[in-house]
Amino acid sequence: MRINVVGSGYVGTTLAASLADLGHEVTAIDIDEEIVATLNNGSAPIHEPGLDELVAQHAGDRLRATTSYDDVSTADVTFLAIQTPSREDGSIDTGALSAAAEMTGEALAGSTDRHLVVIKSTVAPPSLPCVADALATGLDESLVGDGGDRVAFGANPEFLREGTAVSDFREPDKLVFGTDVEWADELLDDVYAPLLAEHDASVVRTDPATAMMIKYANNAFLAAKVSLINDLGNVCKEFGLDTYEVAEAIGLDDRIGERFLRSGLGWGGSCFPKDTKALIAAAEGEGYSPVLLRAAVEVNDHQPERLVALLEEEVDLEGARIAVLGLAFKPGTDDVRNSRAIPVIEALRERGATVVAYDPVAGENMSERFTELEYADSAADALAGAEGAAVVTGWDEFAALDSEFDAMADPVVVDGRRVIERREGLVYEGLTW
Ligand SMILES: NC(=O)C1=CN([C@@H]2O[C@H](COP(=O)(O)OP(=O)(O)OC[C@H]3O[C@@H](n4cnc5c(N)ncnc54)[C@H](O)[C@@H]3O)[C@@H](O)[C@H]2O)C=CC1
Ligand SMILES: O=C(O)[C@H]1O[C@H](OP(=O)(O)OP(=O)(O)OC[C@H]2O[C@@H](n3ccc(=O)[nH]c3=O)[C@H](O)[C@@H]2O)[C@H](O)[C@@H](O)[C@@H]1O
Repeated sequence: MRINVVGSGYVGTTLAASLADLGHEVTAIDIDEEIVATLNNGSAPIHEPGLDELVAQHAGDRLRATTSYDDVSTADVTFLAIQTPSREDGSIDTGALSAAAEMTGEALAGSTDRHLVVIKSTVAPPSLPCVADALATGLDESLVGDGGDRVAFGANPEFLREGTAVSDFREPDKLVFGTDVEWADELLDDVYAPLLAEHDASVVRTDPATAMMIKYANNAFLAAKVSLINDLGNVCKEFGLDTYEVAEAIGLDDRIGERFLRSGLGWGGSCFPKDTKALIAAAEGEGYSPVLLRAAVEVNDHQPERLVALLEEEVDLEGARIAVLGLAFKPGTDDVRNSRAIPVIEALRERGATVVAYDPVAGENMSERFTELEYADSAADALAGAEGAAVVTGWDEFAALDSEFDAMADPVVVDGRRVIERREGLVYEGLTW
């Protein structure tokens, strides 16, 4: 099958390379010439385990990259995997996605063949019609009624996680097909047939708006689950109890489940913060304020401040040298978008502390955000001479730290991710334990 993937970022590159790996002929389209050149040279434009190998295997063969939309109509399906960033008020900006939809429409305008355009990006249900309208504008014909006979508009949201994107794509729990016409649904069956032949996943068939609501509800549920364990964790801390012991026990109840119960500094990244705020903004646009979701965001926003307050109980932060261990939004990635490290660093600096930061891979990305921080080359270097340390990302290498703490001026550690072992001589505080 011939498939276009428009947008070659985290989602688009994973999708394009994985579809090529499933045996499809894939054209990756991006407006960024450097990204296109990187793909055609056989490398992935982003850091994601296993992705370089897939791109290297298929580039120049079943995977081709281009900046041009000229050949869009030679494929059966076009996926749009374009960024949908937050606006100031939390709602999503669909400008870039709509522009791509319109360009896709223009490229399909001269053709008489059937074609399915599928949204992979995360788009709030009330914003979907404006993306469909942009496609129709490019096409210069209606998508509804008889128009749906030639070009159909669908949604197929993505559930992969950064750091495990390639295996998540290949082994999904579910696939969600949001279409309005049967032939579009059948085309999605053809796209995923090779994957489903190897991996048993549920296929949910619905309309495009419900498909997108499933995506938002999925992320909102997971984000709220983490916020609930953090809220309970703050209660446990006040009671002098260990939240991890409590979480392990409640996770044994099938109805709760053991995953996403790691309490601490809360969630960051490009999606949970963006998607929870977008869902709230979209719901408020319709006149309903989702109380629980707002609370989930509020709990998440408070965790960094709680960590700094714990540190402040042990260290006078004014003029103190404080090590921040971990800058990525989670281990396994160099992505610092909405990392909890950002509010932690800001709060420390507001109190007059001098921050020395270390991350195994994300230091360079964070240096674009905080240009004037001191970045250490190792955790040991960050700790040497520090009067306190905050553990922000749960990298495995931090668990192995031991004698490095002896080089601190004052051995005070506040752990936001439960990675450091308590040890003799260390003043240790866990955020929720
Ligand atoms: N990053 C993630 O883990 C996940 C992201 N999503 C959603 O997927 C969507 C894409 O996210 P990312 O891949 O992270 O974004 P990204 O920012 O990494 O990639 C977007 C790409 O689209 C390209 N682009 C922009 N306008 C274009 C146009 N007119 N024509 C062709 N290319 C164009 C950009 O140059 C960029 O390479 C977002 O809606 C996001 O919420 C969904 C699941 C997981
Ligand atoms: O829509 C998206 O982009 C993606 O968002 C998340 O994936 P991701 O943000 O890559 O990473 P997660 O592993 O979900 O972690 C998100 C944040 O929650 C935090 N977290 C996670 C789990 C936990 O128990 N505790 C906790 O604090 C992590 O540290 C991290 O900051 C979802 O898990 C994916 O299903 C979804 O496709």
